[in-house]
Amino acid sequence: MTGTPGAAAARDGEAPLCSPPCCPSYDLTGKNKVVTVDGMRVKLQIWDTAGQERFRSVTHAYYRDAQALLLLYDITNKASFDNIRAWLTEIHECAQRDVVIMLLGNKADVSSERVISSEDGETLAREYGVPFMETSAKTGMNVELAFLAIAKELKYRAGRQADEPSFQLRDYVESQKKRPSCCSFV
Ligand SMILES: Nc1nc2c(ncn2[C@@H]2O[C@H](COP(=O)(O)OP(=O)(O)OP(=O)(O)O)[C@@H](O)[C@H]2O)c(=O)[nH]1
Repeated sequence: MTGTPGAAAARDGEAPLCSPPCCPSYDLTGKNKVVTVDGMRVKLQIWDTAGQERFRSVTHAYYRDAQALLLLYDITNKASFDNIRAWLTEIHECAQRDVVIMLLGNKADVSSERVISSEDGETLAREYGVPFMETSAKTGMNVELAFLAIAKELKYRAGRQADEPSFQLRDYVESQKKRPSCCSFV
């Protein structure tokens, strides 16, 4: 999934927040991922637009109720990066006002074909005030962290106590993320 929004999340035990729209011909496959945060299981229900992002009305049906959206582009594909701005604008207009958004630059393992620098990703993320990291679905770099960070944010929002220190998603991501280097990607 590149250049598209793709995750709805629900806390464990809750009904799914996002039901499939009435368009069975489109392949938007839902998967659950359970992440343990401070001993609590948080269930993320993940929907990938799987190439159907040209059907804007379909993807809209998925992200409008989502609690979190992972927005991916491909660091070897400029068009996917250029699409992100349009998606962020649309998401700000149509998604839940407090939706958690994370920008991910995927395929960080293929540095030889890179056309989008890490700095470009960081600059765009800063402009829109969203956390950013580069990932690799191939090596797994930062993939678990992306889900863990989302789960932490949602858990924090759900059970915030008055005396609890606030959770800063962007700071957490910045402190935990691995950065691609010339010699190691994992
Ligand atoms: N090297 C590398 N290849 C990747 C990575 N992620 C995906 N790919 C490859 O890129 C190709 C496209 O992957 P998809 O997940 O289908 O990409 P997509 O943009 O979601 O495509 P749609 O689902 O059709 O929208 C496949 O051949 C994947 O194996 C990655 O992090 N590194």
